[in-house]
Amino acid sequence: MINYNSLVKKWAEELELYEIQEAQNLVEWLLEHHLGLRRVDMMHFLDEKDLPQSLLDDFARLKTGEPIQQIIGKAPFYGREFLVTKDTLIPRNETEELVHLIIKENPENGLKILDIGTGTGCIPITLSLEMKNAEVFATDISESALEIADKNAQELHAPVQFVKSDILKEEIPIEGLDILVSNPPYIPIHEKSSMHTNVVDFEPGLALFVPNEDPLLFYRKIAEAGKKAIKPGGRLYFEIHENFGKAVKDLLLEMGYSKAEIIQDLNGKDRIVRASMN
Ligand SMILES: C[S@@+](CC[C@H](N)C(=O)[O-])C[C@H]1O[C@@H](n2cnc3c(N)ncnc32)[C@H](O)[C@@H]1O
Repeated sequence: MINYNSLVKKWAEELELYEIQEAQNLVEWLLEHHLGLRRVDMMHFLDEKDLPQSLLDDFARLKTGEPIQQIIGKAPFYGREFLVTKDTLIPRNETEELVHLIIKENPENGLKILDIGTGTGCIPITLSLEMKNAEVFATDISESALEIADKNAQELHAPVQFVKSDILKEEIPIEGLDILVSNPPYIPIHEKSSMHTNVVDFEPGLALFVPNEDPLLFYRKIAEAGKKAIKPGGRLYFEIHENFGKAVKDLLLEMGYSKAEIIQDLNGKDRIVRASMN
C-alpha cells in the first residue's frame, strides 16, 4: 500500500521532462481524472497493483511529454472545459486574459464578433456565453480544429457559427463587425529549438509558427481584411508574441487604425494589442 502523497512524489520523479513542481501537478491532475482523488485526500491509501490500467497507460503517455490536456482530451478555459485533440492548440491562460479584457471593455448588448484562427473555439464560445446576446462567428483553416470547435459549442450550448477560411488567401467572410479578435500563429520558427517537447512534438505546428522573415504575417493580413470587415467605431483585439508589441501597434497605426495600445499579461509581458477602427 502507498498513500496518495507518496505516489504523487514517486511518479513525479519519473516525469523527467518536467520541473519537479510541475510534474507533481501533472500527476495530481491525472489521479484526479482517473480516481477522483485530490490533494485533500493525501492520506488516502492505494494498492499499486490495483491501479486501473487506463491510469497506468496515461501515465506512460505523460512520460513521453504528451500534454495532459491531450491525454485526458480536455482543458479548462474561463471556468469551462473544452475538448482538445492533437489538431487544436491547448487553450492558454494568456488567452483567458484576452477574453476577459474583451468582456470587460464591451458591455453592450448584441455585438457582432468574429474570431479568426479559432482552434478549440475557446474564444468565441466564451464570448458568446459571457456577453449579452452577442452574435458570434469564428474561422479556422483547419477542418479538424473546426470539428472540435463545433462539438465544444454544442456541448456548452453556445450559438457560434463556424466557417472554414484561410485568412492568408481569402477575405473575411463577414462584415459590420463590432469586434474582430485573433490569437493567430505568432512564434518565429527559429524559436522551435528552445521550446518544450510537450509543445513542439505534440501541438499543431500550423497553430504556432510563422516564418522568421515575416513574423507579423497574420497580423498584417487580418488587419488589412479587418478594414473592410470592422464597422466604424469597432475594435480589433490581437494576442501577440511578447517581443512584437510595438511592431504590431505601429503596424496598426500605419494601416489607419486608431487608439492602438499594448496591454500586458499577468506576468508583465506584452500580450495584447487593441485598436479601433475610425
Ligand atoms: C495560436 S492558435 C489559436 C487557437 C485558439 N484561438 C486559441 O486561442 O486557443 C492559431 C489558430 O490559427 C489557425 N490558422 C493557422 N493558419 C491559418 C490560416 N491561414 N487561416 C485561418 N486560420 C489559421 C490554426 O489552425 C490555429 O487553430
